[in-house]
Amino acid sequence: MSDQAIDRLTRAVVCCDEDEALQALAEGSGLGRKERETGYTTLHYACQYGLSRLAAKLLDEGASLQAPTRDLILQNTVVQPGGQTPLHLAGRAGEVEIVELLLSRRADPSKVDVDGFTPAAAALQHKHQALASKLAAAAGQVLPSEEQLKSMAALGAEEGRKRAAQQLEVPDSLRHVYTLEKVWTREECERVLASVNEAAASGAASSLAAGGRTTSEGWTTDRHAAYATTDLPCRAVLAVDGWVRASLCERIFPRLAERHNWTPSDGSRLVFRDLFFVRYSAAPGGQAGLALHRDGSIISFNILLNEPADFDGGGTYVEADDRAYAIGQGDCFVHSGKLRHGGQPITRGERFVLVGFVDVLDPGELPELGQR
Ligand SMILES: O=C(O)CCC(=O)C(=O)O
Ligand SMILES: [Fe+2]
Repeated sequence: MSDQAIDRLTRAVVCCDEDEALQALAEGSGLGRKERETGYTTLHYACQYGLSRLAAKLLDEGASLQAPTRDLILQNTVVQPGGQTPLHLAGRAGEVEIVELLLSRRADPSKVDVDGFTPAAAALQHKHQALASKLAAAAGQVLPSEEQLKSMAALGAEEGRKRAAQQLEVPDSLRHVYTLEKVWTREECERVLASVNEAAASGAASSLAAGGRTTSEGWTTDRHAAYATTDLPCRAVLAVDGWVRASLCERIFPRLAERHNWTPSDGSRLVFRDLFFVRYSAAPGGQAGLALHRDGSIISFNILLNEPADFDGGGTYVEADDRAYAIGQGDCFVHSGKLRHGGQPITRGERFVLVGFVDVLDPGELPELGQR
């Protein structure tokens, strides 16, 4: 899940609400957001979903006809290869009206995705024969035969497996974990923790929990589907959200950038994929630890908010090192999200941490205003 605020147009488009999306556009919403993880623009969604009035309006406003998507990877499998243009998606979906619109606006019908599929081949693969012929004619190409299509698909699947496996590999520079000491002072930790508990008690989290499920003290328990933590998103803690983000950008990001040689060294290419507070409790029914998992982020970190004397056990367990790392209050433990790790169970007391998942944008892809 991304921590970025989602704008009105993007929300309407992903929900397939064409009228609301048109309204947002008419009221000057701009073109919406390009999803960092998938590369989808609002035009990709409009074309895939067959929202032709919206697609036309987005094109009038200057949406890119050739923006490529990224690989969609689910459970280690490429479920849709990257390099899909809006025309590919309309072809795959069999959206005749959209294909005609895109061609009339000069979309390139000979562009190929990462598996070498043109929009025509993509349409054929999804059994839209007539549309495939129309697209092939527009490109001045002949359609691939059934045989050719099969071998392209097999080759694509093979290459996709390699790319998916690569995604899980931990780059050498990210194999080692480390601790940044005293990122926050004791007073800062205490102020943050007090605000977090106040926000939890006032019900700030209930509207953000996927199923609306919270503990009796107001912490959410179902935000992370596979590895549920008892947590509270940072953005729900209005009293400190801005301060927390600004202080991390200022105190942590430059140090991460420098250590991993991510230029520029001020860390301006680093963004939060997610930022949330976690509460561990040794009390019956509380969450004492967190099972082994990966976070999906390039870098993850956690900052201990209370004192180590408040609990026994705890720390972040790192499978590759077969040990749990304990840190002091205000210290920041850093590891690659691709390394398998977990929250070592506590056996007494409570442990509060701020957890951050960090991504590195491609060079030139600076974060949009207010998106960090
Ligand atoms: O509790 C910890 O030290 C790790 C937490 C964690 O891995 C997570 O929330 O993803
Ligand atoms: Fe984690």
